[in-house]
Order: sequence, then structure tokens, then C-alpha cells
Amino acid sequence: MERPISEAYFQEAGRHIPGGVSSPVRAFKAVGGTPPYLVRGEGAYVWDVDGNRYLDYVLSWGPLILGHAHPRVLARVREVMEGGLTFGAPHPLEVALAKKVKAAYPGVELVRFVSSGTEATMSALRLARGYTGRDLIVKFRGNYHGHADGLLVEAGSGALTLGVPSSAGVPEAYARLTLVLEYNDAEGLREVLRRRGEEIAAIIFEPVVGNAGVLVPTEDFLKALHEAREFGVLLIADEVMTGFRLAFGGATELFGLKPDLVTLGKVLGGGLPAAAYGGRREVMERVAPLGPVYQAGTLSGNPLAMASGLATLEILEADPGLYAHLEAVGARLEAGLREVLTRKGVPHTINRVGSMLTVFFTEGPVRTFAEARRTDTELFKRFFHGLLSRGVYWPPSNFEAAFLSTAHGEEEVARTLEALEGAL
Ligand SMILES: Cc1ncc(COP(=O)(O)O)c(C=O)c1O
Ligand SMILES: N[C@H](C=O)CCC(=O)O
Repeated sequence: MERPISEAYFQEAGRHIPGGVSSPVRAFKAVGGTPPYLVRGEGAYVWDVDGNRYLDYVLSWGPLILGHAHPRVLARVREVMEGGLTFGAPHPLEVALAKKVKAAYPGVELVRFVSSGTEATMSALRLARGYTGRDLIVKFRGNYHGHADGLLVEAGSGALTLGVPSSAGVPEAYARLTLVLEYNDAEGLREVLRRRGEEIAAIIFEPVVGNAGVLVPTEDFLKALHEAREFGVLLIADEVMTGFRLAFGGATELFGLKPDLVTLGKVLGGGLPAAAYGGRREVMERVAPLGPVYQAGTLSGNPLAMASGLATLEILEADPGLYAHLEAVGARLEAGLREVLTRKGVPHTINRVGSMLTVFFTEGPVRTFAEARRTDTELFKRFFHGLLSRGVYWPPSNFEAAFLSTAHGEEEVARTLEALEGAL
């Protein structure tokens, strides 16, 4: 598969944009080679400028749960666009989308829209600090919550892939306010709560981790997280990746979580930049203009993003069978990958929840960040390029989740397994 036009663009981009990309994970640093310049998508497939077609498991890193260019989503965006792009004023679609969020997350009494997951988590933490009057926060090793200072401490995703999990430019004094614990270490968490619980404003966590590859929470870990509330600590479920993906009510619904605040993004915007944070009225009433915690955004609640998000959520809400489809196709893909890798004698562990999946190239179990790092990244590179050259676009790092959309089905699973056989 040749990509001369993508290669020329990437070379030129490097002269104008750091690393040639607008977000580091796109640069293929973990796997080498040139990223395809994607210019068109339809359903489960994307096309690059060179005319190559790929089966897409990146799906813009999660938002496109209905696949690319869903006709009803595009139609709604077009219709709203005709009236203008943005007003910087309240818009009826914000009200409609807020109601949808509340229907999906019964614990959310008030919700504020922002434009990225980073803004959502950053704002939720500011709110938690403003509400509790405490400074410390807790996060987990290998979890990624966007690139706000204080959250870029032992972070997952691109930060982990590029080996800079604790970013330069984050003042040490600031990083010291972030306590980093092991994901799935319930006893470690309990111990910290006993010692410092009364200084901690909030615990932020990925309910199913996607940013160290997929890690599934243990029951005891989820229990320990909820015990934090006995110390007056706010629990923030970062559902930017899992929200509306694992179920309509995300991981909160799937695992029966009771967070004080939830952060959302990705699927919420249906492919345009929308994100949100929300929770109990008493906490959310501290946000300006009701309360003293300031947070604002020129394009927050942008009508186009509200329209694509609303159209996406309406489709998901109207047909619960879509989640059953994602689960069935996910299970089929998982079983097929396992069968091929086992038959070829490749050591592996597959972690999957619904439509999020990672193949780690190590014996399992893989429940923690340390276990995830045991994956054979050299083997992953060959897996990735073996698939890419056969027209299957897998996330270009082992520390990411592959996503399915409702447009993925039996045919796509078969195509993937065939590509894997060829690659191996
Ligand atoms: C769990 C989680 N939280 C927060 C973010 C940050 O979102 P964004 O990239 O929209 O800033 C991401 C993804 O980037 C994420 O996966
Ligand atoms: N893992 C990240 C978000 O979920 C990938 C997106 C990015 O950093 O560009």
C-alpha cells in the first residue's frame, strides 16, 4: 500500500507544525512510519489522500460510535449550520443536550458544556477544590485526563507512549498537589485515605481505563473509590472516553457507580468539539455565574457541536439494540483475535469492555499500569504495520483502546482476522 501524497504532506507539515501534527499520538512515534492523511470516512471505513481505504478502529479516538458520516448526524449539522456557526449566546440545543445528559446520568442535576475533555476535567477539579476548600487531588498511574497541569503527572495515552508521562512545564509545586496511586490497588487507596483523606479535594479516575490500553476495574477497587466520600472527598468519574459508549449511561450505568461529578466528551459531541462536566446540584451551583468557581468558553455550547451530539445521542437512546450489537461484535472480534494469536503461539492478553479493546502482547492478567507496560511494544509495531498494510487502521500505540462503531459488523471482524493471519 503506497502513500506518497501522505508522505509529502507529513514532510511539509513538519516544517510548520511541531512533529507535523496537532496532537502527538497522530505522529506514529510509537510505531514508526508515516500517518495516512485521512480525507473521507463512511461507516467503518476511511480513505486517505492517496486513495487507500482502511477499516477504522480509531474512530477519531472514540467519538464516532455511529461510524463516519452518519447521514442523520450530518443532516442535523447541515440544518443548524444554515442558521450560522456560533453566537456566543444561549442556544435551544444546549437545553436539549443537557436534558439528554441528565436522562443518561440520573446523578447529574446540572451540567456545564465546554469544548474538550481537557477543559471538562480541569474545570471539574477546580470546582472540587472550590467546593471542598482542599488542594490535593488523587489520580491513578497510566490514567489520562487531558493535558491540564497537575493531570499530566504519570499520565497515560500519548504522554506514556512518548515516554514523558510527567510533562515538562508543569511546576513541581503544582505536581505535588497530585497524589498518584496504582489503578486497581484498593488497599493502597484505602491507606492514603486513612492518612490524608481530609486534605483531598477529589479523586479522578477512568472507570474503564482506555489510555494505558484497556484496564478493567475490580469490584473492590470501585468499592474503595466510593469509600472516599466518608472523608468528604468528591469522586469524579472521567467518562470522556466511556460515556455513552459502554452503555447510554456509560460506565456509571454499567457498574452502578455513584460519582459526585462526571466528565464527558468524545461521543457527547458526536464528532464535533463538545464536552461537559456535571453532577449534584449543590456542587454544580458553585460554578459561575451562580457561584465563585470561574469557568468560561467562547465556543462552549457551540450550536454545531450541540447538534451533532444531540443527533448521536438521540439515535443511541432510541435503539438500545445498538449497544447489544457493539457487545456482540466486540465479543466476536475478541474471540477471533484470541483464536488466531493462540494458534500462532503469540503470547497475548486481550482486555475488552463492550466496544473498547486492547491486545497486550504479554501473558496476563493485565489489570494495572505496571502489568500493561509488560507488553512487547516491538511486537505491537509489527502487529500494527501488518494490519495497516492490509487496510486495517488500528490505534498507533499499544497504550490506547481500539474502538468499534455500530457500523462494524461480521464482515469487518472477518476482514480484520484475515489481515491478522496475513500479518503473522
Ligand atoms: C478519559 C479521558 N479524559 C480526558 C481526555 C481529554 O479529552 P480531550 O482530548 O478532548 O481534551 C481524554 C482524551 O483525550 C480521555 O480519554
Ligand atoms: N488517548 C487520547 C484520548 O483519549 C488520544 C487522543 C489524543 O491525545 O489526541
